[in-house]
Amino acid sequence: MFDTIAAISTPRGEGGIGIVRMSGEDSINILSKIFRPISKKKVEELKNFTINYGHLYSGVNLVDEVMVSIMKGPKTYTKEDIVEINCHGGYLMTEKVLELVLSNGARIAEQGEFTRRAFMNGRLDLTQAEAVIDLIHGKTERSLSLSLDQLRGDLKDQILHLKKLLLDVVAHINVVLDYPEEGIDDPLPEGLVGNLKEVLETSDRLSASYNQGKMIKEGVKTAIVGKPNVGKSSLLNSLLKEERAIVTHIPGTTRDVIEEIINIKGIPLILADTAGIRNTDDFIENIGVEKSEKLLNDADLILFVVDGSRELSEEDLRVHNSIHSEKVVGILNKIDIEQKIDLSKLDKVGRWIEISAKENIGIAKMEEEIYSYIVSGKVEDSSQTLVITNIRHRSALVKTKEAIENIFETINMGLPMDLIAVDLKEALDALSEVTGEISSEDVLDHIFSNFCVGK
Ligand SMILES: Nc1nc2c(c(=O)[nH]1)N(C=O)[C@@H](CNc1ccc(C(=O)N[C@@H](CCC(=O)O)C(=O)O)cc1)CN2
Ligand SMILES: Nc1nc2c(ncn2[C@@H]2O[C@H](COP(=O)(O)OP(=O)(O)OP(=O)(O)O)[C@@H](O)[C@H]2O)c(=O)[nH]1
Ligand SMILES: [K+]
Repeated sequence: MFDTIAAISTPRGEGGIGIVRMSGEDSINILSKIFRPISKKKVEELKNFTINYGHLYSGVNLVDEVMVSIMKGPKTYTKEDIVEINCHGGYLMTEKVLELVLSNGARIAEQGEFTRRAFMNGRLDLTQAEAVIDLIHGKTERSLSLSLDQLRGDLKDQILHLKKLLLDVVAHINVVLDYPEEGIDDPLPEGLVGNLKEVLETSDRLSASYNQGKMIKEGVKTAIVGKPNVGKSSLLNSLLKEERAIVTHIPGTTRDVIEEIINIKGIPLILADTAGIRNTDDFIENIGVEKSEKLLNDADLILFVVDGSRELSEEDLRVHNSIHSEKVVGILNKIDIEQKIDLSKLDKVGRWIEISAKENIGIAKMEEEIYSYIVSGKVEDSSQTLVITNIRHRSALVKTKEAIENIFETINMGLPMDLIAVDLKEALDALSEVTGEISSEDVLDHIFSNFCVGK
């Protein structure tokens, strides 16, 4: 049995309500020492799955007026007894309530420890636990939707299905090994070859879906570049206009700048340091060569804007020289007025998209083109097929795929069947890593350290 943990599960700050949550076999006992229900009932007598109004006391001192939810295991979030104290929100009040439960026997929970217990106690597999954290970090509708599918168990079910297919093959091999008269040299039955093919195809497709999943989850780092006055701000505005409802401003997590996010068909484009780019006369000179190089290196996508109504200039060429051809999309702006530019020297740009940011011409088509550029045409409809968003899952699925490829090599060379046993085990172990049936403390520590406190 684990000890009883407690944490503030709502965000720090002033809010209407704050929730202090406990999980563990001592939860209800701890509550009985600090809570007086208005019903005058003893805490031990409160019914399961009820919410109870009353007051918290520290000795004779009133601490707060609260509502307390009582949930007895095993049908709870952690499968343990859970008590949730709904107190008044606010830094100090929630801290005081937390201190009260800690001084009565609970221990402060580590990050993600509630969810870790849900995993340890078998209510969630590892992919579902990871989905919980992704839900909390999710910033677009589409990433939330992927996380919800994963929380529901879609990926877990798929992985368990693949394991089942491989276990059928293992069972056959074992029979062959136990009863050699079955013939080690006989080919694997058609049906089982089919099993292996399905595992190969699915692990291949799933691991390949990671690129798309990562984009949906983390967004595409985008830099809009071009010499002054070509229309970068106007371009940005026209993109923002199209998507006004889902424009979000979130503080950057790694640097303390505000990142601007536009959303193209569910994929967030994170505009890198846009203020720096848009508000300077010559961004390369003003933000410094080093910083601009870093920005351009870090970007997943560069939108290189030129003004079609003016002749190509040295400045255009300088910006052109600083960018990487493999991730640039050209935006030819101001097509509403007479065209003078000759694009032939800008040979790093494979594709030009013609727009007028001012007159709003070609914006929808540009979004389509940017979208198909970033997903490189390999996109699948993520509402129909499973998409993975976690690099841990991808590595394990690549391992699975490679092990099955080895098996097919063995089969094609006509080698004895018992030789595939090792690769089968490797594939099965890799799949078990995804669901967490095989896991190490280190891996778990790493995963749950990304959680917030109280989750
Ligand atoms: N107040 C509160 N709100 C919350 C949570 C919470 O823990 N507390 N959640 C926390 O993330 C989420 C809801 N997730 C939950 C998932 C499972 C169970 C649970 O009790 N599951 C039981 C079935 C209960 C029943 O059958 O009635 C089980 O799976 O056995 C509860 C919450 C979001 N909202
Ligand atoms: N005719 C026409 N004018 C445009 C178009 N897009 C932008 N402009 C004009 O071009 C000028 C510069 O536009 P901005 O969007 O500020 O250009 P910028 O590249 O952000 O400029 P800097 O911030 O100086 O780098 C403004 O007067 C815009 O109205 C367009 O599609 N057609
Ligand atoms: K500008």
